[in-house]
Amino acid sequence: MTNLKSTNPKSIAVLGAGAWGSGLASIAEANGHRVSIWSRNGSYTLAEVVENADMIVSAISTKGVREVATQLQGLAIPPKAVFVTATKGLEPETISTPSQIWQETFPSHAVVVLSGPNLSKEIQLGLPAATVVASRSKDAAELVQLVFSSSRFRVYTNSDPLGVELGGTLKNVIAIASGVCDGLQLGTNAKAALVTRGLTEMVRIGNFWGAKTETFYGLSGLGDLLATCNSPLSRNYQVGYQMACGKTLTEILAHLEGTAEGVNTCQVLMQQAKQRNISIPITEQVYRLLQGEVTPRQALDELMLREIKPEYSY
Ligand SMILES: NC(=O)C1=CN([C@@H]2O[C@H](COP(=O)(O)OP(=O)(O)OC[C@H]3O[C@@H](n4cnc5c(N)ncnc54)[C@H](O)[C@@H]3O)[C@@H](O)[C@H]2O)C=CC1
Ligand SMILES: O=C(CO)COP(=O)(O)O
Repeated sequence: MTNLKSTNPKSIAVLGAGAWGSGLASIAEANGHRVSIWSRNGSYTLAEVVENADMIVSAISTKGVREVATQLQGLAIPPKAVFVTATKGLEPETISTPSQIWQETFPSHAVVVLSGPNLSKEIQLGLPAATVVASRSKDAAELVQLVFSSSRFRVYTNSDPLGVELGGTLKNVIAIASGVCDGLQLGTNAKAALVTRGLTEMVRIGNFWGAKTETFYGLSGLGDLLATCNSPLSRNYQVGYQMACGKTLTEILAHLEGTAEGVNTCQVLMQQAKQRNISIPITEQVYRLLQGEVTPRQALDELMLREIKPEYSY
């Protein structure tokens, strides 16, 4: 068996003390690494946390990524520090992914994307899970793999960071649709159709932006889609489920624990799809539902009564 603890203890700075930042910090700490956590309301400054860091792990919601990256730019970052991003979203103004923001801000540092079917509540309970770390730098991805791998957390490397990052981001919109599907009690056939066609939509968008098709069939695409589309622990799923039960988006978001990134991602995708003429029918209905333009039942009818067509038309 592999000795998972064979790497020397590293200094890990985790940015964001929400559900996923805390989860990642616990995994690294349990593997014997020195972990310090920064959050907006915490007692450490950013400068203190990143000083001497071998790895800077960001689990900040998309809306805060650029602001924090810009604050870090003015600080003394160890030249060999590797950035790891675990955020699953898109910046509305630039359509950048979080890893693109980190790479643009720190062009001489390696950036690694960490993404997979990782519902943080299950990980907190010590249940087994697997994830993917992807980077243009093989060495950096392998270092992150060593730091996080354990008997409860299996980490695979991958060389398509954009595909891995988009898998985790795009599935959030399909998870909202899946929550609607379950909230309306549409059954297992409907759910299977939705998730499968959702994956087709993810591949289409991903290919458009330059991600590899096969990446979407791995843990960070299909894997994360299965986890979030089937679990009430997913906040995105909860948004859809509760809308199908008659609540408004405002009511749901007011009580939601943590961030449902799919709400903003859906808007960004619709803008792009309109400008570039990409067909994303499920995302379009989720968008219209979130905007209050259709009811969950009307969204279902719109999808079922679309023009009939061949299964494959990427
Ligand atoms: N919770 C989960 O199961 C997983 C979450 N993710 C992703 O990780 C990211 C964070 O998710 P959670 O930890 O669940 O969310 P959360 O809402 O629990 O935590 C978000 C963190 O970001 C920080 N933040 C937000 N805006 C900020 C700003 N302007 N400046 C500085 N900090 C700011 C918050 O203070 C908080 O520490 C999301 O992109 C999510 O999609 C990924 C995998 C699993
Ligand atoms: O991405 C996640 C699990 O992999 C978490 O999903 P939610 O953000 O929908 O809770």
